[in-house]
Amino acid sequence: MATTTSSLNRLLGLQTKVSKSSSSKVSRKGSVVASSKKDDENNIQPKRMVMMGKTCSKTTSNLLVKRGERQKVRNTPAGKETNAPLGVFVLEYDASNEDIEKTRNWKPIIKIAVSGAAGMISNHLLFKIASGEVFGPDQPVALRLLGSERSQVALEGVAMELEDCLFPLLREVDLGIDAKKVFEDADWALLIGAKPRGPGMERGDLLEMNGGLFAEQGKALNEVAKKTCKVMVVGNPCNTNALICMANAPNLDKRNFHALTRLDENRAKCQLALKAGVFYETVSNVTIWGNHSTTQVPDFVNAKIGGERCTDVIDDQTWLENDFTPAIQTRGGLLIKKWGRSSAASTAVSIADAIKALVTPTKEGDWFSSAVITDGNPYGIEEGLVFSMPCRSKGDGSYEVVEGLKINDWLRERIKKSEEELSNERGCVAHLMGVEGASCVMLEDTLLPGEM
Ligand SMILES: NC(=O)c1ccc[n+]([C@@H]2O[C@H](COP(=O)([O-])OP(=O)(O)OC[C@H]3O[C@@H](n4cnc5c(N)ncnc54)[C@H](O)[C@@H]3O)[C@@H](O)[C@H]2O)c1
Repeated sequence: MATTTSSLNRLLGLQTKVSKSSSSKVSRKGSVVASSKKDDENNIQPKRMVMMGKTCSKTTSNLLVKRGERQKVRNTPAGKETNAPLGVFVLEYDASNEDIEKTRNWKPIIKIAVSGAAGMISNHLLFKIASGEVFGPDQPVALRLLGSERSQVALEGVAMELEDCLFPLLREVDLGIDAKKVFEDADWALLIGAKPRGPGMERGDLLEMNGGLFAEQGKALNEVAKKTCKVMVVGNPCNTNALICMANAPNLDKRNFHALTRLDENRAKCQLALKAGVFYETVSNVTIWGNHSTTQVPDFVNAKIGGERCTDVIDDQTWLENDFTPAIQTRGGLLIKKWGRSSAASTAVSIADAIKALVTPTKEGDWFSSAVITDGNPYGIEEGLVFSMPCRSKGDGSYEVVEGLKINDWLRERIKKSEEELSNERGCVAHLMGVEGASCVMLEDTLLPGEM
């Protein structure tokens, strides 16, 4: 997967895993890695850390890789000897004495693939993941970063920054522009990379352009990712992109796919808290229904504030319907107007929230929003769509759709509109899902929340 230029590899000290153990793996990537006693990456028990850009007084001489040195190392996967470029910033030291207590109870390492890794959202998200903020302080991670040809060099810069953070939990960073390599054995795939809508481009054009990308990535996931891989689609139009991806990855359970509507939920919680004059943590049970577009429905009917019905605490139906609702639907566009670029930090936070919602048990009585497959849903929403609904999780990465929310006429009418929009979008990309002869009708050119 090494797509970095060799000169930059040398500059970065890329490839650094050198071990005497014949079973150790050698990688040649922009990496902060740990070699393991066993070569089973899923059972990593770090014995030696490879640090970059850092002089370490704990160095044991037999493990030291000297600055700029080139050394013969064993390429175990292929069983070949190779001259790996060893980096000028690379030092190895024996961490077995000082780190063993810390790492003894770590979970097996997980592989997290991120597309659009050189983009603005990733620039926030990757550092959260590597720090342990997302998957927990006992969860070592390997990052697999997917870029485009254009972002390839920028990706190397991202790897440099990751290295410079010296995150103990970050065991490996791989860079690549080939999804089939980057997604190999992935436990999670965070699909952020997508092209923005250009001037004069119709929503249908955007669907077609990005849809092709997500069809390819779905095929790659199908071929090389773990069957249990959880897929979080962020790149817009994210609901339909997730559907395309899912259709092209039949080896993965449909319920492994999510499209991100957590940012919309967070925005709704904040506005309700501000209106009620309470701290946002007291706002719960907020659902975003439908598409991540301006047809989305932020549900104040079932929301709670301090355990009370939101509509009792905010006794202002006019505000809820005519101010709050459109404010959430169009908040992304307003942010672009003010700042000149789309939300990145808050999106990254919401991706972290969306993942945490799946890997930690949902608080009793609460739920979270995620756009998931509608098959078998209890609200009569058309099947075969990726539609944001209330979900809860036991914390094992899976979810169930929460039943029994009150759907009044106001909600029903709006949910229907979003459903129609998604159904139409599906018709427009049917050919990317292996379905011929579907019709493509765009009723209205709705904006994505991040567009003006
Ligand atoms: N669902 C949500 O809540 C939400 C919120 C905000 C943004 N978004 C969407 O997230 C996406 C990324 O936003 P951003 O601000 O990070 O954009 P960005 O333009 O900063 O980054 C996108 C990155 O993707 C890369 N890329 C483009 N095509 C690619 C490909 N084929 N393979 C791999 N990488 C590719 C680009 O080179 C770029 O580095 C956009 O589609 C945006 O609309 C979604």
